[in-house]
Amino acid sequence: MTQLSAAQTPQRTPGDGSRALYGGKSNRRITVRDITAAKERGERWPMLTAYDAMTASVFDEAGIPVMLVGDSAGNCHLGYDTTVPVTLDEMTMLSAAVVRGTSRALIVGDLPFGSYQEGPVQALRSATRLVKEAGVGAVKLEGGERSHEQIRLLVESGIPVMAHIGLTPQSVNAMGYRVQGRGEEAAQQLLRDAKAVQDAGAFAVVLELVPAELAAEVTRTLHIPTVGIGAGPDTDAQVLVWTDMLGLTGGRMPKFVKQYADLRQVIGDAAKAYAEDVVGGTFPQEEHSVH
Ligand SMILES: Nc1nc(=O)c2c([nH]1)NC[C@@H]1CN(c3ccc(C(=O)N[C@@H](CCC(=O)O)C(=O)O)cc3)CN21
Ligand SMILES: CC(C)C(=O)C(=O)O
Ligand SMILES: [Mg+2]
Repeated sequence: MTQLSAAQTPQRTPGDGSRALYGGKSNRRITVRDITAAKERGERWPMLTAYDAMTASVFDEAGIPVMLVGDSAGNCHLGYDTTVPVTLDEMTMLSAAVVRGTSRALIVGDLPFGSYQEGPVQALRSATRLVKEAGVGAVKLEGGERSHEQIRLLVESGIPVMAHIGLTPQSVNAMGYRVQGRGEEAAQQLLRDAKAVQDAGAFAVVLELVPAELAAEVTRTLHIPTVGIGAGPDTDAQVLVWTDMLGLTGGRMPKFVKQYADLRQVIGDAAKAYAEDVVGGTFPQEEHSVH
């Protein structure tokens, strides 16, 4: 084997993990170029939604490398039934809070329904607000072939785009919350959508509620990373809605959710303990008082 001089010796990355998105040593903010490099290394990574600065700071300290300020804030933070009513003003305010609460994670802002469907120029105007007013590092929008012109203009303008295909919840009134890509024709459409967003310049693509085998095929076919939610184990990354993952949402959960804590119980019990202390006169005590 030819000897390389020290200057030519390639930095070994696989194995040492120093550049890993999760567990890596760097404290600077993660960029879309780091995401691209992770796919080249075959590295899997986690993404969570976040809607406020404090929760986001906890995830940031836990090392979550990518956070999505999802329009799921509509039903998980703002009290709407769906994501459809969420406005760009609301997404801008929530995205700014998440950016302020974090120092390492790449923050992706979701473009809400009605803020990009009119065409590429509207999409650019909306995405520009999230970049300039909130400080996000990338935006996400729904749709494959149907959104490729929007994706292309944003990318040409210097705004990294995460695409989102399969179940696209902003279209709930047209398609419901049903598995997408079942059957040969639907599978071919999903593959076309995946290639369309990659060709348009997206740096990653969310695959929502698609059969695991199809998500695996898309992941093998694309050179950009796939981010699965209800898309099986073989995507490059996974995303969950944080209030689902921590047991705060309440009600019936989609099958793809794994609950890692029961925050509804924890918070409810703490609220009751506080209420009983106040009613019973056991809070505040001397240590909580000033004189
Ligand atoms: N709390 C929350 N979690 C989410 O994952 C989420 C939101 N909200 N809001 C925006 C979208 C909507 N999403 C949804 C909503 C419902 C189902 C659902 O009911 N799925 C059924 C499967 C239906 C089928 O088999 O066709 C399930 O049991 O998983 C899935 C994704 C995902 N996103
Ligand atoms: C479920 C993810 C992908 C999303 O779009 C959201 O949280 O709004
Ligand atoms: Mg969304």
